[in-house]
Amino acid sequence: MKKITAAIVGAGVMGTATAWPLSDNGHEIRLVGTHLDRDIIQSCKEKNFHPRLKRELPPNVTPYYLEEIETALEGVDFILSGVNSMGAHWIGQTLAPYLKAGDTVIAVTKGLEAEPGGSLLILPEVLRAELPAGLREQVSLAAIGGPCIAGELAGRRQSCVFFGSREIETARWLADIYRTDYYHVQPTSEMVALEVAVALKNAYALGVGLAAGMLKASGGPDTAGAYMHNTAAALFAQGATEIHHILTMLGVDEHFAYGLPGAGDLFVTSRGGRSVTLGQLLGEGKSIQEARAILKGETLEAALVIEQMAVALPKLEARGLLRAQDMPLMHTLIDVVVNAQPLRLDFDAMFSQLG
Ligand SMILES: NC(=O)C1=CN([C@@H]2O[C@H](COP(=O)(O)OP(=O)(O)OC[C@H]3O[C@@H](n4cnc5c(N)ncnc54)[C@H](OP(=O)(O)O)[C@@H]3O)[C@@H](O)[C@H]2O)C=CC1
Ligand SMILES: O=C(CO)COP(=O)(O)O
Repeated sequence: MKKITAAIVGAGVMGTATAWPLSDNGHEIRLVGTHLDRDIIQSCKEKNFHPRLKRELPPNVTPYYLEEIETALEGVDFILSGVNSMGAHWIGQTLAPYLKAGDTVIAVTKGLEAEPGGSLLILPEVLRAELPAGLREQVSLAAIGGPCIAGELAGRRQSCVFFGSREIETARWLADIYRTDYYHVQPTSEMVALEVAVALKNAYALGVGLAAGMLKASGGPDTAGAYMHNTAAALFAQGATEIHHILTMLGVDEHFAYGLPGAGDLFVTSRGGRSVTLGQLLGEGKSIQEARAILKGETLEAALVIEQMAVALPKLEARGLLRAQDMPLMHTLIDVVVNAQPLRLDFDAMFSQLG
């Protein structure tokens, strides 16, 4: 395979983890920190060590501070955006001066934005909108989705993901560059289905986390060893079902709800992390304000996507595109996270018929 040069912009854990398969395939990687990543880049430059991944960088990775971005982007074959959803506009604004027709950007970011009328905008389109009008349709955008914890990818654990792009050739080209014997990449042109599913799973991972909090609040497993796995499973299944309803409404591949992007990504995110921790605190009975105070400093993408759904859902229901009875768990999440109401789960309202 031809050796390529990639720039990763955003040196958080997930963006940086994508350097491992690239490096193992012999490619050159330029890792550019955001303005928030100075400590990470300093450690990478001085010790070749990523402090949040707690690993030495693999071969062929050169770190750059943000002020060195012009040098870092010179002559690269593609750019990977490693920012989280807080940086979705920033990355478009930052890359805009350096992009030209024919360039390719792929993003790991998982999130959604609600437009004023309730339509859901995937983050690659948020990035596109930040580019000069004449360039918007001249740049190929792609996204990575599916169950892939950053530390496990860097640990070369078997991982299966989709690379989505409106232009399937772009997804195939990038998949060929990244694919290794542990990073299994399937290209798809279903970027909207992919991005909507992987963004919503953060919200529903918070929902699954409620069960662990409810268990803790009830005093933990009882003397006969009864946990709340039944409860967690019901919340998990309802989450996948609600993702299915939204994908069906959008007229995109609704099967993604039960495959890698929906159920698969929901499973791995429910195993631990920021979204599920927030859910546990709420399940224990803490208010959203108390939970946010405990998790101060963490980016809570689950809360961000629920906030966007709080804007979108009433409008989508008013337009007759979704039925309130199809989305009881999302309504509960909105009540608790956005409207700061006490948690009240109505299990009997769940599992309405599909369609
Ligand atoms: N963590 C994981 O295992 C996985 C994450 N993802 C997705 O990948 C994305 C990145 O995840 P992860 O690496 O964990 O995220 P991080 O929270 O580590 O953030 C990633 C990067 O975004 C930067 N960032 C945060 N806020 C802003 C802002 N306002 N403007 C510009 N840049 C900003 C971060 O800076 P700083 O470090 O200072 O916050 C960092 O460089 C997320 O959308 C996540 O959902 C996907 C699969 C797995
Ligand atoms: O997005 C993630 C996995 O896809 C990381 O999850 P948390 O934000 O819940 O830690």
